[in-house]
Amino acid sequence: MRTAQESKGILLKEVPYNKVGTSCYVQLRLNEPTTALLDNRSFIGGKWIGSSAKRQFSVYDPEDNAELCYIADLGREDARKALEAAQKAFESYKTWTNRERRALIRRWADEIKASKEDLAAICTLELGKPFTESLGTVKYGTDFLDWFEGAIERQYGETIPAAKGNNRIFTIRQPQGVVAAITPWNSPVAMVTRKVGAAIAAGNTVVLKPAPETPLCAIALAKLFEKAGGPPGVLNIVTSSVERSPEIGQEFTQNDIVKHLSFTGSTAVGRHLHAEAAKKFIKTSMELGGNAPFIVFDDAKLDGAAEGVIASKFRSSGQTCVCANRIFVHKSIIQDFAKVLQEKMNSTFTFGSVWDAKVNFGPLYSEKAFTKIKAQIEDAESKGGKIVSSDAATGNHGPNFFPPTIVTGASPDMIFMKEETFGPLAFLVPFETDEEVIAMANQTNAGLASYFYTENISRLWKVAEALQSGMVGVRCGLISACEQPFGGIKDSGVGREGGKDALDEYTEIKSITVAL
Ligand SMILES: NC(=O)c1ccc[n+]([C@@H]2O[C@H](COP(=O)([O-])OP(=O)(O)OC[C@H]3O[C@@H](n4cnc5c(N)ncnc54)[C@H](O)[C@@H]3O)[C@@H](O)[C@H]2O)c1
Ligand SMILES: N[C@@H](CC=O)C(=O)O
Repeated sequence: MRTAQESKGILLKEVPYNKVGTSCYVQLRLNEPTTALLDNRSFIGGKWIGSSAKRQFSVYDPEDNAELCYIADLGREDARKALEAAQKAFESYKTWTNRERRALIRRWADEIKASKEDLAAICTLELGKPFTESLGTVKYGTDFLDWFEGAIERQYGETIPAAKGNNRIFTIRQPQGVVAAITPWNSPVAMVTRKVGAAIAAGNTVVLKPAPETPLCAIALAKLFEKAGGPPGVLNIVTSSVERSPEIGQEFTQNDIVKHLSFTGSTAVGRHLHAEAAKKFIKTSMELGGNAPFIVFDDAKLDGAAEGVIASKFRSSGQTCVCANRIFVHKSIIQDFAKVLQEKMNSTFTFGSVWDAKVNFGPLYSEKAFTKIKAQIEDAESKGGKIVSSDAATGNHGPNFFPPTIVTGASPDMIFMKEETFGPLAFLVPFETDEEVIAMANQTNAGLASYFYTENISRLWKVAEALQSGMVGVRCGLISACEQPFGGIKDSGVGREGGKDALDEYTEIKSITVAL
């Protein structure tokens, strides 16, 4: 299957394009990296450049852990140049009217839509997400641009009644300047458009450092931005290896040019960057890790709750920040629920090549992720947990494939109660009272998402208000949407992305008092 060929530094993989038959597969097969969306360089000030130190790093294929391509490994000096390019671009971009910025976002979104199969294929290539799921991810990513495009002309200031009779007070919103953005591997399209879309709609310029594991989607998005007529320096991409990323972080937190640091990733790295940024009073948006509780009360409809678990727990093979992590089920229904959930899982998932349009469950993104999941499951088994795997998950689906799995008999002393799983393990924990389950659900430093299923309206309000998280899904396992304020409390972060709150985050309010 693999016929890797080297061209301009990119190793290309021949994928079974005939199964889906989109032009994208042909393009990859024809090996035309620079005419399409593939490139292995960074994008600074409107130019495609390599690292000044001439370094490269490898990206690996989650399907078989083989080397996929080499990407420019930029360092601190390169990051500084990118910030300077963004600062220069800001001087003119800040004079653009909302309507002009709106038109740019529209063109970018249209270019992405026109290349959606290509972009989805790149996402599948570097993340291992099944192609059909990648198409959904590209749609979700484009939704953010559609939303910010529509909203930006409706972002107004206020007039405020002044206490002094002779004064008149009003506010305007202004762009902040250069936004430095850092994104994780698990959502390489939507996390980019969610940050960059809001920032540039609001009149800022951006330097983005994508994750070393999945830089190709960000590069492709920059290619489409360029094609859409994005002015040089408004969007800059700085690719870097795992080893060099900390020096990019240092530049982002120590350079006076940066006015806002927008980070999505783990709580540990977010905590470090937040503290560093605070030394210079750089505003931050921190979208960090989760450990979502999912509660099934005894009055819940079991079919609906099981579908909710499947949507929340197993999306992207369990690798999203809002995935259910601890599934609490009322003691009186836990056995019935496990049965319903298992039946639904058996009829929901199709395994096989991620390029097959029917396949809806893929491998984990890396060997590292696989090892972590193995450790959580071994810990659960050693403490009395019982493993129930999906019936259809037989056969060889690659070294990083882990089947969707239910663990019954889970208990609060298991690792998953404290540590984000980030994989397809559904741990079922029994509970007896509402008070007990709310206390258990809140017994975590994370506070990103929570879910629960009940048919009781009074319980619905009480539990929704009592859960300590930025987002709550009630009878709903899929809460992610471009229009909602997305974000967490406690160690899950600071600030909101998505919806109108995101545009507020990327602007400063200026209050103007006029004495008559
Ligand atoms: N809250 C959200 O919206 C959200 C969304 C997606 C993922 N996440 C979280 O992200 C985590 C998974 O992503 P990950 O493993 O890529 O996280 P990570 O923190 O290891 O890496 C995230 C990004 O930070 C970079 N990075 C790492 N150390 C750095 C440093 N010292 N300075 C500058 N950059 C640095 C990485 O290269 C990557 O680009 C999970 O915890 C998940 O819950 C949160
Ligand atoms: N892509 C996710 C974010 C966390 O991984 C989402 O927006 O739902």
